[in-house]
Amino acid sequence: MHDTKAKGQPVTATIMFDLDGTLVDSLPDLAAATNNMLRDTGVRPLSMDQIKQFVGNGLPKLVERVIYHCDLSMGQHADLCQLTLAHYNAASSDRTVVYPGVLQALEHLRDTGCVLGVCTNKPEAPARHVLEAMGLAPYFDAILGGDSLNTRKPDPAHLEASFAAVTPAGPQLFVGDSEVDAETAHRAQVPFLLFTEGYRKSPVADIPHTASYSQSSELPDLVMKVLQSLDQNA
Ligand SMILES: O=C(O)COP(=O)(O)O
Ligand SMILES: [Mg+2]
Repeated sequence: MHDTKAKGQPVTATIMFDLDGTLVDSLPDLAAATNNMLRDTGVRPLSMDQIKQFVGNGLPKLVERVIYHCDLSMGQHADLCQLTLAHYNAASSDRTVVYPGVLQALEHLRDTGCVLGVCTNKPEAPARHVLEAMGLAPYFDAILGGDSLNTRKPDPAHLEASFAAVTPAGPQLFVGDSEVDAETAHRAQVPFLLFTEGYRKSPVADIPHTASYSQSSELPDLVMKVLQSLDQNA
């Protein structure tokens, strides 16, 4: 029998990416929006490290965590979400930077025929703005935000809908930086590649992952390795 897929030959994949803490370091702008909201509310600002602990489950959850932390009232939740989002929309890319090597990795993956998308808990409008401002938008065939559906990560439906929004090319992979991403991938039964330098809260060993990387320049090789091992186990 003739095997058309020679071993070691690069294969393509459909790869979804998380945004905050995976493609971009957006914490300074997220923290500024949060602290501007707190200033408007007459509350002292929080440290960037503290706010980092609140990121990962989308803006409404971030605001909820701030409310509990600062002893505010959940009755203000909707208003404070709106205020935080207004501040964030006014300056969502001022201090945000793309992690080193991301652009080249995306370029490389696209060149090998991979189809790429974004599945983020950040609201879709600022997610699109940040991706445009960073020059990353052209690499992605779909961008689903935390408010694109009536559910979000860790609900696997968010990731599944993101995959459904692109024309598939080979096996599915999910790349992210957090416990939320790992849980999403696990529940969607999609192999998970963990970027270890984002906003995770627990040790790498405690976060279920298929493979991990600390430099985005390693990502294309890692993707190929994971695809080859999937191929061998098939
Ligand atoms: O908005 C958040 O809380 C996190 O966004 P992310 O899903 O891109 O990490
Ligand atoms: Mg993230």
